[in-house]
Amino acid sequence: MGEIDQAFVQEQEHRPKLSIIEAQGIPEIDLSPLFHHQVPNPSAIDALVKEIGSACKEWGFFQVTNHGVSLSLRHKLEEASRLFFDLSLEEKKKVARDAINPTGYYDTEHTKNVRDWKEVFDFLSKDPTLIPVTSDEHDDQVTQWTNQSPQSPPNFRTIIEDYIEEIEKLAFKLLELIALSLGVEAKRFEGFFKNQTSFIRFNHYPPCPYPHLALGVGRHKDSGALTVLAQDEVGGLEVKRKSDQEWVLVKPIPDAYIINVGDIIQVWSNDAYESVEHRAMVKKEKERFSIPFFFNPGHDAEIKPLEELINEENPSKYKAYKWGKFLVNRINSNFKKQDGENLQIYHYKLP
Ligand SMILES: O=C(O)CCC(=O)C(=O)O
Ligand SMILES: [Fe+2]
Repeated sequence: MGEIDQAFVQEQEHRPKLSIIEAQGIPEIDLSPLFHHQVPNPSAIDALVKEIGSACKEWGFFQVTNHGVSLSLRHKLEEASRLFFDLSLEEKKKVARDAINPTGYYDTEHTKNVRDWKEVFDFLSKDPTLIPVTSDEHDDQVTQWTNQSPQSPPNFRTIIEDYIEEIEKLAFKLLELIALSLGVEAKRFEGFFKNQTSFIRFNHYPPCPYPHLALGVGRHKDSGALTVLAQDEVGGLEVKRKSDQEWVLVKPIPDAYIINVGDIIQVWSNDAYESVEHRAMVKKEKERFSIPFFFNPGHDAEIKPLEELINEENPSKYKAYKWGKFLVNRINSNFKKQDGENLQIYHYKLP
């Protein structure tokens, strides 16, 4: 077995406990009122909005069932992901990411300067996606990111594109419910998603001989608006429970989606909702797959607390920032080991 490469070793305080607390408390929300009614049912929608609002406030995480995404399509996607990661490293590296275009395959991501025990394939929702060239706020140059197409499995690209179309519909619906729960118009956020920079990520966590030392993904918060995650039956995602700061496991529910509030919703809501820390454990015997969809606004979206939500008693807690600049800064820092901490929304906090 040999010794673990030190790059993967978490500091003592961040190592996972292998005795696990199951987060029974994470809300499970049935979205069928959105889909299974010939005539709209306002009281069922109101109840749903309330449920979503309290889940965002108390957990920052929830699971949804009856979400309207085709299960056969999801299963096709999961199967294609397994086939892709089964390819030889040489084959996968043919679609490797590089410093210029960060889409495609890579196996060297670091989270908080510790290497993650995983390999990844990233695919943009919009091809091409417009993005600033640098994170310098005085630099107006824009470039394009494009997707890479693996040769195998056949139709991988088409399957991903079909899936993205569906998952995006779900993401927009969730965003409407979240807007309503904050007391603003359902479509309040829609405009920000013109030229969206969303992407889907395929995560593969191989079995790890050192599950007590390493993590599949180290603790982090998602920096976009909303994440819609499909996890398999193995489980390993842990969330830092707001009530007591304990790490709790998110129970796999077959075919459900795990939704979490990202940093942008935290800022839009002026901290009413919080982007919560999470991480993924690995296992000695089992590999695990997960597929998050990171729902992100356009690069030129200016992110700041919604004006409707701020007033004298509740003043704005953040200064505005440009999403594209934030994203580019993060992408550059995730690509290799950094000297210091990467950019976080609290850097924009007002005193
Ligand atoms: O694999 C998981 O369950 C979580 C992955 C995650 O948090 C991420 O990719 O941002
Ligand atoms: Fe995450």
